[in-house]
Amino acid sequence: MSKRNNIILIGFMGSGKTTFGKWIAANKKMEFVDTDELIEKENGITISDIFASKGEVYFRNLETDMLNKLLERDTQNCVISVGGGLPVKEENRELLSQLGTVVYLWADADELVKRLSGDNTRPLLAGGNLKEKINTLMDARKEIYDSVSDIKIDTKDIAFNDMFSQMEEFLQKNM
Ligand SMILES: Nc1ncnc2c1ncn2[C@@H]1O[C@H](COP(=O)(O)OP(=O)(O)O)[C@@H](O)[C@H]1O
Ligand SMILES: O=C(O)C1=C[C@@H](OP(=O)(O)O)[C@@H](O)[C@H](O)C1
Ligand SMILES: [Mg+2]
Repeated sequence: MSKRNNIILIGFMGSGKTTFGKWIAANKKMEFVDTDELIEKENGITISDIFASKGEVYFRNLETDMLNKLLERDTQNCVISVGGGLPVKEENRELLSQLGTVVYLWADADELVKRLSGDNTRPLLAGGNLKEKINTLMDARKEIYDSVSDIKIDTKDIAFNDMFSQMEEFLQKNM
């Protein structure tokens, strides 16, 4: 199957996928969906409650179902932000590359700590030392993020407008 003309935002929790996706929708007249928000809406339950009641594997399967739905709905010209762990499942990586251009939003651990301290909506970061948790998960995931993405953008100290320009420049050269 050939690639669609969607933009998919991947990256670690706190890299800004949801926030930047919403900014693009508000400022660049593009459609936007967030897989976590769709999963919460369709199941009438928060991500934290899904993790607590059904576990992570169940949640990963909901993410796969959501990617399949987006492909079946023939989603086009859309910015899609996904949960930070979605690309970890190989099947999801295959679906992502069918869905569009994959943009990896990056920030170092210190920046992620600043953005995520006090947040209690991410079950995989709950309890313990936040920076250690981020480093451990990031080590397990960074090669996956690199391998599945078409472009990587450093999100620290840069305006969303400039992040968008980097993305556009890449798309113009490569698509
Ligand atoms: N580029 C950025 N610079 C500073 N803070 C940011 C940036 N992007 C997102 N944030 C903040 O980080 C937190 C997590 O953002 P969010 O969009 O939920 O990340 P993700 O969806 O990747 O987990 C939010 O409080 C958001 O306002
Ligand atoms: O990295 C992860 O495994 C997760 C990231 C979260 O989304 P964000 O990356 O938008 O925070 C959410 O899907 C869930 O808590 C699991
Ligand atoms: Mg998000």
